[in-house]
Amino acid sequence: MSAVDTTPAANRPAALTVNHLSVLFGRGTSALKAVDDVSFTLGHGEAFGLIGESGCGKSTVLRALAGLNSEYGGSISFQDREVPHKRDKAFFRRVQMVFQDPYSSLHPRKMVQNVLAEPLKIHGFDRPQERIDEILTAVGLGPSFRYRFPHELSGGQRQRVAIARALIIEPELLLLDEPTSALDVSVQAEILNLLKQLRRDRDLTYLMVSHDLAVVTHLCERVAMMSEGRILEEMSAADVRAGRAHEPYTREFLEASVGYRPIA
Ligand SMILES: Nc1ncnc2c1ncn2[C@@H]1O[C@H](COP(=O)(O)OP(=O)(O)OP(=O)(O)O)[C@@H](O)[C@H]1O
Repeated sequence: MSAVDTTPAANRPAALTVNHLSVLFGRGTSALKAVDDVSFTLGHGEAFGLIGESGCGKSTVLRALAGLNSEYGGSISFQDREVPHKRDKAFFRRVQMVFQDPYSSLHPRKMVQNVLAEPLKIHGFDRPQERIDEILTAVGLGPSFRYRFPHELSGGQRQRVAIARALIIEPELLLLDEPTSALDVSVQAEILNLLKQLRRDRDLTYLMVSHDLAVVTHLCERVAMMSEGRILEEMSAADVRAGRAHEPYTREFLEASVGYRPIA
Protein backbone atom coordinates (compact mmCIF):
# COMPACT_ATOMS: atom_id res chain seq x y z
CA MET A 1 0.00 0.00 0.00
CA SER A 2 2.58 2.61 1.08
CA ALA A 3 5.53 3.24 -1.21
CA VAL A 4 8.99 3.12 0.35
CA ASP A 5 10.09 6.63 1.31
CA THR A 6 13.73 7.14 0.45
CA THR A 7 14.01 10.64 1.95
CA PRO A 8 16.94 10.79 4.40
CA ALA A 9 15.75 10.61 8.01
CA ALA A 10 17.24 14.03 8.81
CA ASN A 11 14.94 15.74 6.28
CA ARG A 12 11.82 14.01 7.47
CA PRO A 13 9.41 15.29 10.09
CA ALA A 14 9.76 13.87 13.60
CA ALA A 15 7.77 10.66 13.92
CA LEU A 16 6.34 11.79 17.24
CA THR A 17 6.56 14.95 19.33
CA VAL A 18 5.17 15.04 22.85
CA ASN A 19 4.93 18.48 24.43
CA HIS A 20 4.15 19.12 28.10
CA LEU A 21 1.97 16.03 28.40
CA SER A 22 0.11 15.71 31.68
CA VAL A 23 -2.51 13.23 32.90
CA LEU A 24 -4.53 13.66 36.07
CA PHE A 25 -6.55 10.88 37.72
CA GLY A 26 -9.33 11.83 40.12
CA ARG A 27 -10.35 15.28 41.25
CA GLY A 28 -9.77 17.77 44.01
CA THR A 29 -7.42 17.00 46.86
CA SER A 30 -7.27 13.29 46.00
CA ALA A 31 -6.21 13.95 42.38
CA LEU A 32 -3.06 12.17 41.23
CA LYS A 33 -0.80 13.68 38.57
CA ALA A 34 0.25 10.39 36.95
CA VAL A 35 2.08 12.20 34.12
CA ASP A 36 3.56 15.60 34.82
CA ASP A 37 4.90 17.84 32.04
CA VAL A 38 6.49 15.12 29.91
CA SER A 39 8.14 16.17 26.63
CA PHE A 40 10.20 14.17 24.13
CA THR A 41 10.69 13.71 20.41
CA LEU A 42 11.19 10.57 18.35
CA GLY A 43 13.05 10.77 15.05
CA HIS A 44 11.83 8.72 12.14
CA GLY A 45 13.05 5.13 12.43
CA GLU A 46 14.24 5.56 16.00
CA ALA A 47 13.59 3.22 18.92
CA PHE A 48 13.04 5.14 22.15
CA GLY A 49 12.41 3.63 25.58
CA LEU A 50 10.73 4.94 28.71
CA ILE A 51 12.06 3.26 31.82
CA GLY A 52 11.18 3.54 35.48
CA GLU A 53 9.79 1.78 38.50
CA SER A 54 6.25 0.45 38.67
CA GLY A 55 3.78 3.31 39.06
CA CYS A 56 6.05 6.05 37.61
CA GLY A 57 3.58 6.77 34.79
CA LYS A 58 5.11 4.94 31.79
CA SER A 59 1.96 3.12 30.72
CA THR A 60 -0.14 6.24 31.25
CA VAL A 61 2.08 8.11 28.76
CA LEU A 62 1.67 5.27 26.26
CA ARG A 63 -2.09 5.08 26.72
CA ALA A 64 -2.45 8.83 26.14
CA LEU A 65 -0.32 8.53 22.97
CA ALA A 66 -2.32 5.55 21.73
CA GLY A 67 -5.61 7.42 22.13
CA LEU A 68 -6.81 5.07 24.89
CA ASN A 69 -7.07 8.01 27.28
CA SER A 70 -8.24 11.21 25.62
CA GLU A 71 -8.15 13.31 28.80
CA TYR A 72 -4.70 14.79 28.85
CA GLY A 73 -3.04 18.18 28.87
CA GLY A 74 -0.33 19.27 26.44
CA SER A 75 0.00 18.21 22.84
CA ILE A 76 0.93 15.12 20.85
CA SER A 77 2.08 15.51 17.25
CA PHE A 78 2.55 12.72 14.77
CA GLN A 79 4.80 13.70 11.86
CA ASP A 80 4.61 17.38 12.87
CA ARG A 81 0.81 17.48 12.95
CA GLU A 82 -1.00 17.69 16.25
CA VAL A 83 -3.42 14.79 16.66
CA PRO A 84 -6.92 15.45 18.01
CA HIS A 85 -7.62 14.15 21.53
CA LYS A 86 -10.22 11.86 20.04
CA ARG A 87 -8.23 10.00 17.41
CA ASP A 88 -9.59 9.23 13.96
CA LYS A 89 -9.37 5.98 11.98
CA ALA A 90 -6.38 7.21 9.97
CA PHE A 91 -4.38 7.60 13.19
CA PHE A 92 -5.02 3.99 14.19
CA ARG A 93 -3.85 2.82 10.75
CA ARG A 94 -0.53 4.61 11.25
CA VAL A 95 0.03 4.07 14.98
CA GLN A 96 -0.44 0.63 16.50
CA MET A 97 0.14 -0.76 19.96
CA VAL A 98 1.41 -4.13 21.21
CA PHE A 99 0.31 -5.00 24.74
CA GLN A 100 2.10 -6.71 27.57
CA ASP A 101 0.00 -9.82 27.92
CA PRO A 102 -0.48 -11.98 24.82
CA TYR A 103 -2.77 -14.24 26.87
CA SER A 104 -5.47 -11.61 27.28
CA SER A 105 -4.94 -9.58 24.10
CA LEU A 106 -6.22 -12.28 21.69
CA HIS A 107 -9.87 -13.32 21.61
CA PRO A 108 -9.99 -16.99 22.73
CA ARG A 109 -12.56 -18.03 20.12
CA LYS A 110 -11.00 -16.31 17.11
CA MET A 111 -8.76 -18.25 14.75
CA VAL A 112 -5.50 -16.49 13.86
CA GLN A 113 -6.70 -15.73 10.33
CA ASN A 114 -9.78 -13.97 11.69
CA VAL A 115 -7.67 -11.96 14.15
CA LEU A 116 -5.57 -10.77 11.21
CA ALA A 117 -8.45 -10.28 8.73
CA GLU A 118 -10.30 -7.87 11.02
CA PRO A 119 -7.92 -4.87 10.87
CA LEU A 120 -7.54 -5.38 7.10
CA LYS A 121 -11.31 -5.13 6.69
CA ILE A 122 -11.66 -2.11 8.99
CA HIS A 123 -8.99 -0.21 7.09
CA GLY A 124 -10.06 -1.33 3.60
CA PHE A 125 -6.95 -3.26 2.53
CA ASP A 126 -7.05 -5.41 -0.60
CA ARG A 127 -5.64 -8.97 -1.01
CA PRO A 128 -6.35 -10.06 2.59
CA GLN A 129 -5.32 -13.72 2.10
CA GLU A 130 -1.92 -12.81 0.64
CA ARG A 131 -1.34 -10.21 3.35
CA ILE A 132 -2.17 -12.71 6.09
CA ASP A 133 0.30 -15.27 4.69
CA GLU A 134 2.97 -12.60 4.23
CA ILE A 135 2.73 -11.22 7.76
CA LEU A 136 2.63 -14.69 9.36
CA THR A 137 5.86 -15.48 7.53
CA ALA A 138 7.40 -12.12 8.54
CA VAL A 139 6.79 -12.83 12.24
CA GLY A 140 8.34 -16.30 11.93
CA LEU A 141 5.17 -18.39 12.13
CA GLY A 142 4.22 -19.17 8.53
CA PRO A 143 0.86 -19.55 6.74
CA SER A 144 -0.11 -22.83 8.47
CA PHE A 145 -0.68 -20.84 11.69
CA ARG A 146 -3.79 -19.23 10.16
CA TYR A 147 -5.95 -22.07 11.39
CA ARG A 148 -4.81 -22.09 15.03
CA PHE A 149 -6.78 -20.79 17.99
CA PRO A 150 -4.97 -18.88 20.78
CA HIS A 151 -5.11 -21.89 23.14
CA GLU A 152 -3.10 -23.85 20.57
CA LEU A 153 -0.25 -21.31 20.73
CA SER A 154 2.63 -20.78 23.17
CA GLY A 155 3.11 -17.37 24.81
CA GLY A 156 5.80 -16.41 22.30
CA GLN A 157 3.64 -17.51 19.36
CA ARG A 158 0.72 -15.48 20.72
CA GLN A 159 2.91 -12.41 20.97
CA ARG A 160 4.04 -12.99 17.37
CA VAL A 161 0.36 -13.02 16.33
CA ALA A 162 -0.22 -9.80 18.30
CA ILE A 163 2.74 -8.20 16.50
CA ALA A 164 1.40 -9.48 13.16
CA ARG A 165 -2.02 -7.98 13.95
CA ALA A 166 -0.39 -4.60 14.64
CA LEU A 167 1.83 -4.69 11.54
CA ILE A 168 -0.59 -6.08 8.97
CA ILE A 169 -2.04 -2.60 8.31
CA GLU A 170 1.45 -1.17 7.73
CA PRO A 171 1.70 1.32 10.59
CA GLU A 172 4.65 3.70 10.91
CA LEU A 173 4.86 3.90 14.69
CA LEU A 174 4.59 0.99 17.10
CA LEU A 175 3.85 1.58 20.78
CA LEU A 176 5.20 -1.33 22.81
CA ASP A 177 3.94 -1.75 26.38
CA GLU A 178 6.32 -4.20 28.13
CA PRO A 179 5.94 -6.55 25.13
CA THR A 180 8.08 -9.33 26.60
CA SER A 181 7.48 -9.14 30.35
CA ALA A 182 4.85 -11.90 30.35
CA LEU A 183 7.19 -14.31 28.52
CA ASP A 184 9.89 -16.78 29.59
CA VAL A 185 13.42 -15.36 29.43
CA SER A 186 14.47 -17.45 26.39
CA VAL A 187 11.35 -16.39 24.50
CA GLN A 188 11.89 -12.72 25.46
CA ALA A 189 15.12 -12.63 23.46
CA GLU A 190 13.41 -14.18 20.42
CA ILE A 191 10.64 -11.59 20.45
CA LEU A 192 13.06 -8.68 20.95
CA ASN A 193 15.22 -9.90 18.08
CA LEU A 194 12.12 -10.24 15.91
CA LEU A 195 11.08 -6.67 16.77
CA LYS A 196 14.59 -5.46 15.89
CA GLN A 197 14.49 -7.15 12.52
CA LEU A 198 10.95 -5.96 11.71
CA ARG A 199 11.95 -2.38 12.51
CA ARG A 200 14.82 -2.58 10.02
CA ASP A 201 12.83 -4.37 7.33
CA ARG A 202 9.73 -2.19 7.60
CA ASP A 203 11.24 1.22 8.39
CA LEU A 204 9.34 1.43 11.68
CA THR A 205 9.63 3.79 14.65
CA TYR A 206 9.27 2.30 18.14
CA LEU A 207 8.32 3.71 21.51
CA MET A 208 8.66 1.10 24.23
CA VAL A 209 7.96 1.24 27.95
CA SER A 210 9.57 -1.22 30.34
CA HIS A 211 10.94 -1.48 33.84
CA ASP A 212 13.60 -3.90 32.54
CA LEU A 213 16.88 -2.24 31.53
CA ALA A 214 18.11 -5.28 29.61
CA VAL A 215 14.99 -5.27 27.47
CA VAL A 216 15.06 -1.52 26.80
CA THR A 217 18.74 -1.31 25.95
CA HIS A 218 18.48 -4.36 23.69
CA LEU A 219 15.95 -2.63 21.47
CA CYS A 220 16.32 1.14 21.94
CA GLU A 221 19.10 3.61 21.10
CA ARG A 222 17.78 6.24 23.46
CA VAL A 223 16.00 5.99 26.80
CA ALA A 224 14.31 8.39 29.19
CA MET A 225 14.21 7.76 32.92
CA MET A 226 10.82 8.45 34.52
CA SER A 227 9.98 8.96 38.17
CA GLU A 228 6.75 10.18 39.75
CA GLY A 229 5.23 11.15 36.42
CA ARG A 230 8.20 13.16 35.17
CA ILE A 231 11.12 12.51 32.83
CA LEU A 232 14.27 12.99 34.87
CA GLU A 233 16.76 12.66 32.04
CA GLU A 234 17.39 11.19 28.61
CA MET A 235 20.36 8.94 27.90
CA SER A 236 21.79 6.88 25.08
CA ALA A 237 21.62 3.09 25.50
CA ALA A 238 25.43 3.17 25.70
CA ASP A 239 25.24 5.60 28.66
CA VAL A 240 22.79 3.28 30.39
CA ARG A 241 25.04 0.26 29.86
CA ALA A 242 28.03 2.19 31.20
CA GLY A 243 26.03 3.51 34.17
CA ARG A 244 26.54 7.15 33.06
CA ALA A 245 23.71 9.22 34.53
CA HIS A 246 23.45 12.80 35.83
CA GLU A 247 20.55 12.43 38.24
CA PRO A 248 21.15 10.64 41.56
CA TYR A 249 17.82 8.79 41.20
CA THR A 250 18.84 7.46 37.79
CA ARG A 251 22.26 6.42 39.10
CA GLU A 252 20.56 4.47 41.89
CA PHE A 253 18.18 2.83 39.44
CA LEU A 254 21.09 1.82 37.19
CA GLU A 255 23.19 0.62 40.13
CA ALA A 256 20.28 -1.44 41.44
CA SER A 257 20.14 -3.06 38.00
CA VAL A 258 23.90 -3.73 37.84
CA GLY A 259 24.52 -7.24 36.71
CA TYR A 260 21.28 -7.11 34.77
CA ARG A 261 21.21 -9.85 32.24
CA PRO A 262 22.19 -8.62 28.76
CA ILE A 263 19.99 -10.23 26.14
CA ALA A 264 21.64 -12.41 23.52
N1 LIG B 1 -7.17 4.59 35.46
C1 LIG B 1 -6.49 5.02 36.55
N2 LIG B 1 -7.14 5.60 37.57
C2 LIG B 1 -6.48 6.04 38.67
N3 LIG B 1 -5.14 5.95 38.83
C3 LIG B 1 -4.45 5.37 37.85
C4 LIG B 1 -5.07 4.86 36.65
N4 LIG B 1 -4.11 4.34 35.85
C5 LIG B 1 -2.94 4.50 36.50
N5 LIG B 1 -3.13 5.11 37.68
C6 LIG B 1 -2.09 5.49 38.64
O1 LIG B 1 -1.18 6.33 37.94
C7 LIG B 1 0.16 6.07 38.33
C8 LIG B 1 0.99 5.68 37.14
O2 LIG B 1 0.55 4.41 36.65
P1 LIG B 1 1.18 3.70 35.38
O3 LIG B 1 0.44 2.42 35.17
O4 LIG B 1 1.25 4.65 34.27
O5 LIG B 1 2.65 3.39 35.88
P2 LIG B 1 3.73 2.42 35.24
O6 LIG B 1 5.03 3.10 35.41
O7 LIG B 1 3.33 2.06 33.87
O8 LIG B 1 3.65 1.19 36.21
P3 LIG B 1 3.50 -0.37 35.85
O9 LIG B 1 4.81 -0.76 35.24
O10 LIG B 1 3.26 -1.01 37.19
O11 LIG B 1 2.33 -0.46 34.92
C9 LIG B 1 0.08 4.96 39.39
O12 LIG B 1 0.09 5.57 40.66
C10 LIG B 1 -1.25 4.30 39.12
O13 LIG B 1 -1.79 3.74 40.30
